[in-house]
Amino acid sequence: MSKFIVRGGKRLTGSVRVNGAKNSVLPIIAASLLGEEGESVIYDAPPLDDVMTINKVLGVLGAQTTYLNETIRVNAQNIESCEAPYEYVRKMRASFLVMGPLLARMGHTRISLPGGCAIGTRPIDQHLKGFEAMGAEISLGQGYIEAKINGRLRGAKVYLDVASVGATENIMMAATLAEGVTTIENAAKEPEIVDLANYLNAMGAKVRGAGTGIIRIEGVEKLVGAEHTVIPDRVEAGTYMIAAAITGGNVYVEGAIADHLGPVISKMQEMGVTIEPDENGIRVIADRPLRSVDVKTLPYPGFPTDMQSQMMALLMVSEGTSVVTETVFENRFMHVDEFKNMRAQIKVDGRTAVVSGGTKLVGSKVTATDLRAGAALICAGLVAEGTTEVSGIHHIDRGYVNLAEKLSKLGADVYRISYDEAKLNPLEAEKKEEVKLFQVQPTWA
Ligand SMILES: CC(=O)N[C@H]1[C@@H](OP(=O)(O)OP(=O)(O)OC[C@H]2O[C@@H](n3ccc(=O)[nH]c3=O)[C@H](O)[C@@H]2O)O[C@H](CO)[C@@H](O)[C@@H]1O
Ligand SMILES: C=C(OP(=O)(O)O)C(=O)O
Repeated sequence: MSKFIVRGGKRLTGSVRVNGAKNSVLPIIAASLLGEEGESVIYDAPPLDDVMTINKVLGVLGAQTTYLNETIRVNAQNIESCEAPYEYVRKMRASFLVMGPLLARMGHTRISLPGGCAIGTRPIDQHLKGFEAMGAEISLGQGYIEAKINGRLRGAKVYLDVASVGATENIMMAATLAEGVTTIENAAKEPEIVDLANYLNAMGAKVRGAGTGIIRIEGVEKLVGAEHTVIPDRVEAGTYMIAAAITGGNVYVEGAIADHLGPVISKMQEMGVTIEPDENGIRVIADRPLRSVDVKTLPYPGFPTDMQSQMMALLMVSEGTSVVTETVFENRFMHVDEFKNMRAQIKVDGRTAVVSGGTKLVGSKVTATDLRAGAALICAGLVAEGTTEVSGIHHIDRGYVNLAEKLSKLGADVYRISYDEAKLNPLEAEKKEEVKLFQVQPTWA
């Protein structure tokens, strides 16, 4: 177990490079299971724990994967098992995304049930509804779900009751090998859906309309391995934009795509942050007091739920009162209690949080309750008085590459310590040489 130690008060300046998107690379790796011939080469795959986990799932299924220099090679010609075990699905819900590809290619799959998590129950009914519409027989065993099809999946019209990202991806992948045409209505429109569709099309699929509410997939007989470069991570980019703004900094976020960050940019501009996008990234300048704004999370192109907690951190130190409404997940305010430990003033009522701004945050011992909550606590720590110790950082490792190192290069006083050092006085721990090593090592490199 490790911790991040953050000492607030440093203004961030300089440039930070964004890695490939976690939420793109995971479905893309799952989709590589559809390649019956050849090899897939996936560039800009971030060295994250989640990427490691899904590679392990592919290994259990019989696919061969290698990872070198942010490039993953997958050879999925031989699939030996159709079963994704609990130990991986428990760690990462996205493991469930192998269901569509396995069902389409092998006609059978058995996956452990993904559990609930800190952001609320996360049902999979819409995924299953899509598979059933395509003719699959679904049965629920003790702790697992089995799906079978006699022959080939059949194209179908699937209307999603919620514009679920995962369900859109799973159904889209399954439909690539179905007989006939599948249409997904009320499909999710996230950039990661478009990225997945581009990869599937490079493999020989016929997917049209990704990025709109209606996706049309004409099934083909066979897919083959393909090369693909993953899009930059818009949530990682947004997190550095918040980190820059919260410290009154001036930071260039290299690789950030402004089109993918529309609502985050608009809200930050409303608050008084100067945002200068260009073709290679986005500059963020915060050189005046910031104003409060209201924020409501929505499916893309609305304000992303994955940026809600980081935005809340910024609102806590801005002038005025803000109302933050979370509509995507039922319980994504777990970070509020942690913020309160830093003297934030926030009242939660159901899916709404009222944030009283202008707070002088004070460093404290806090826990990352989920991935983005962890990033938000670090953002808050950057501006808090004194030292903030963030534990539970295995969540953060799921989604951020070298977070401490990247922030340090921007001038932040933040580093990572291992469990043993964490027990010591953090100031003493910092002096130890091995602590520095921790700053630059991804956990599984
Ligand atoms: C790996 C990945 O890409 N994760 C992202 C993905 O998660 P994920 O794909 O799990 O999120 P969904 O879009 O499916 O979930 C959105 C909402 O739909 C509900 N729902 C979902 C499926 C279903 O069958 N039934 C149902 O009711 C969920 O409970 C949730 O309330 O999109 C989320 C919403 O943008 C992001 O926060 C996650 O970072
Ligand atoms: C909720 C997230 O991811 P996941 O769906 O993988 O849990 C996230 O990236 O913020």
